[in-house]
Amino acid sequence: MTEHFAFHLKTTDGLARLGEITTSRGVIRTPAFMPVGTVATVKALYPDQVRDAGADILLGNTYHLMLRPGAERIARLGGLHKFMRWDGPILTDSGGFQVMSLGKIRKITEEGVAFQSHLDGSRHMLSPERSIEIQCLLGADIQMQFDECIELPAERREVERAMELSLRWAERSKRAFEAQRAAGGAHAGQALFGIVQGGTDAELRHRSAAALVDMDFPGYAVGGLAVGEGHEAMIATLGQTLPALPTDKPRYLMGVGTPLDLIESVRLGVDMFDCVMPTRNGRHGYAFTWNGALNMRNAKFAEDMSPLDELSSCPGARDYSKAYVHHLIKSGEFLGAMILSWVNTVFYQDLMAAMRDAIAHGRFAEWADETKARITKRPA
Ligand SMILES: CCCSCc1cc(N)cc2c(=O)[nH]c(N)nc12
Repeated sequence: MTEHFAFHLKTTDGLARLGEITTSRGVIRTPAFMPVGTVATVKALYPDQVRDAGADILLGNTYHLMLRPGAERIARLGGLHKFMRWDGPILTDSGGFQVMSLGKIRKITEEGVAFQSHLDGSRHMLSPERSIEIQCLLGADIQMQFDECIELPAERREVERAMELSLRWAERSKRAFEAQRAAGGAHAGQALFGIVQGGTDAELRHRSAAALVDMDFPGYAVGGLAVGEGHEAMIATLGQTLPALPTDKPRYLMGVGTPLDLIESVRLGVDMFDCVMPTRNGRHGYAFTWNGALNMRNAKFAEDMSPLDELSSCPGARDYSKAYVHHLIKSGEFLGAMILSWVNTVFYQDLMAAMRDAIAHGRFAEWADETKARITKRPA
């Protein structure tokens, strides 16, 4: 693994950015959407389908993989890439967010978070040091600092406390990552990102961003959003936070979002996204198409033999009828979830490819307005 981690900003169109992230396992074209592979699989999809959809990078989860099959076991078996047969870059989240949303009987201290597994009640501890150790055992190309993300709305003093704790944990995460590098547990092709917190409070966001920039990370995530604040507040907070981050480093908006969220966030200067929406909504019967989102449970599709989306680059969207997918979803058949997860994953990758092309040709604003009108219209 010789290639050093690097970000190249190729061009801009307003605040929208076209770039490339180089890792030791390949290049990530930005703006990029990263399919979520929580427990070493992008649910209901083969790795080749994820790659063919256009994804350059996918996500893994420290919380889930430490509980099952175990980080040390994955390391013994050759690392996460070999284990799940994905040879491109992998980004792993640090686990704190998932502990707070899934773990049971949690206790947060300066040291970290003690919790019980949602699977079997076993007791565990995550700290910045243990989180980095796990992410290195998995072999993640881009790792996230250990942080505390709280749900919104929340009292300002609570948001401030979590933001300040996350900054202390950022320092510890960085020291742990550097120690891993020195000990051979990580290499120059891997990177650790800081995570900006601060809720929807501009002053807290600026304090968090400035302190992280002083620590000099190779990339910065905007965390603490898509946690109940709503689209408008998220976009407003992004508009206040992104200018505080360096332009020569990638910006990753965590856990976002709908197609509309992606378009408006790229317009403001976000480079990377992840969200379970394409696959989770697919499993629940929703299809993202170039003519708006379709709820395939709707009886109006029962005898509609037209393709799911004839404008899609996904064979599944062109080959299978709405009537057939409606039947599969109503019947709870695996194939329904498989087809819609595939269709939606391709839609999100095609949306990002269209954004990259629009930025490259200096027509992002026009493209965004046209596309928003198309994909958010209520289908007949
Ligand atoms: C695989 C899932 C990755 S993104 C999870 C996530 C999602 C959202 N919305 C916020 C945060 C956050 O503030 N911190 C961290 N570590 N993760 C977050």
